[in-house]
Amino acid sequence: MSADILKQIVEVKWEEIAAAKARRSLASLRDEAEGRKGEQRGFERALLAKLAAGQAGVIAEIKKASPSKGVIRADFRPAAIADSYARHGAACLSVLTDERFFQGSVAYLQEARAACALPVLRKDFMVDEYQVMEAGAMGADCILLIAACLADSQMADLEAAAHAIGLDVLVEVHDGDELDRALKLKTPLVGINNRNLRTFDVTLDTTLDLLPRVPADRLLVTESGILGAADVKRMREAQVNAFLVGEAFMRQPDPGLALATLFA
Ligand SMILES: O=C(O)c1ccccc1NCC(=O)[C@H](O)[C@H](O)COP(=O)(O)O
Repeated sequence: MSADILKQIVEVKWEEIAAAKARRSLASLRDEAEGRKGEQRGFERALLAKLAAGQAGVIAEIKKASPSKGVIRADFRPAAIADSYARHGAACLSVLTDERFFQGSVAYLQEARAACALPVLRKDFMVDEYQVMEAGAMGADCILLIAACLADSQMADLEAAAHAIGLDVLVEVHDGDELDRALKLKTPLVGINNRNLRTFDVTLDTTLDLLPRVPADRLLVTESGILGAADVKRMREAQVNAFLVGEAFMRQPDPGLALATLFA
């Protein structure tokens, strides 16, 4: 699967949003999300705390499958995985809620969050305010905005909607143009995805090449393709201390133990 997977995913998202809106109004969803304002666990704060302590800030991902890798973890128990991540030093969780392409679910996010005290990113492909309100209502602490899927005005509107209900925002980029656009947002959380979501090519050079262009007041998260100790060392030597890691943990019997070993 490739042939602009991002385009396919976004098309499916619009279909899902239309179906969800037919079941429940945006106004009703927004009421629920606003009612949860103040319950968030502080995603950015949790990352900053790790960095202030001189540790790596690890966003540990809970992902059953992906378009590039197929099924990654057949024995998939989100609560047990979340508990293990929390016990082994993760700063935050990232939980895939996309069903069609990642075999994720909203229930997985809720089970994972209930099993620990870590803040949780709703990892999905956000294109409409409705999904932001869903994220707030389901109990997420942060949303992901992927610059490659969004125009500047959409990113600004979705960020404002998230902040209005207490959610943090991680904006994700893959090249210099996307980074320039992301830096117009208010959020300090900037993810550089080492994976090209159109070709699935992964290189950590993406982070290192863009790094000099990230202002000091932003918290840079390197995403994807962190597989071994040499990758962590390379990033930390470049002063990149926040990581989003999925596959390297998901393929191990105990994902939390794998985290502790990778970041020892
Ligand atoms: O991973 C994919 O195949 C993929 C395809 C299309 C859009 C997004 C995709 N992945 C999302 C991610 O970037 C990763 O889940 C995340 O950064 C963790 O990466 P990894 O540590 O390499 O599992």
